[in-house]
Amino acid sequence: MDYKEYIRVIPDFPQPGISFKDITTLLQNGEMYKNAINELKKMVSALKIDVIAGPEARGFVVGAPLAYALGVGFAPIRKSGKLPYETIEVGYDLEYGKDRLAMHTDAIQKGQNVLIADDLLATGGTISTSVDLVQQLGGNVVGAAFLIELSALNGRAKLPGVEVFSLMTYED
Ligand SMILES: O=P(O)(O)OC[C@H]1O[C@H](OP(=O)(O)OP(=O)(O)O)[C@H](O)[C@@H]1O
Ligand SMILES: Nc1ncnc2[nH]cnc12
Repeated sequence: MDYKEYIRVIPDFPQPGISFKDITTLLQNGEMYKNAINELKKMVSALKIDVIAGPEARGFVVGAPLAYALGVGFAPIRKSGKLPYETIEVGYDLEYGKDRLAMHTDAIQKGQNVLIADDLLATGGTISTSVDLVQQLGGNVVGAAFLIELSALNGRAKLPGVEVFSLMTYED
């Protein structure tokens, strides 16, 4: 299936030089959204997964349905100041900015196998920060799954030892 047909590419958003991969055009097609999640489910089928962790906001629209499809829990990774209970936080750089991510201290139980899921892997800043948070909580990161990987930004280099799964790859 050519999932790329359902991705809208917007040049120079949110700033000049960024080729933005808009997944909303995939999400609005129920059949293709379902196919994409089921395909990711197949890609990670060899892994033993106890829980999926996904960073807001777009990580939720991939991670939560994947968790539902696998019958495992979902642990939200949120931007600083959004989670109501006790948290741990880590700062990071994005392809277009800076931010801080947080998790509840009880979101992952020590020794749980965690798959991290997001819509897109660019520089890897978001996901390496997510890996850091999960590991700080005692989780064992068994893989990272994405709809899209921007290969030229080499986000994989920031994820040593983490098995990376992506449905689509773009050069830029
Ligand atoms: O690999 P990286 O360089 O870290 O970039 C990828 C991240 O950037 C986007 O999120 P963004 O922070 O824009 O937030 P959003 O999901 O709330 O739109 C995207 O959803 C990934 O999480
Ligand atoms: N090029 C891009 N398109 C969509 N989301 C992104 N997040 C980081 N880089 C991105």
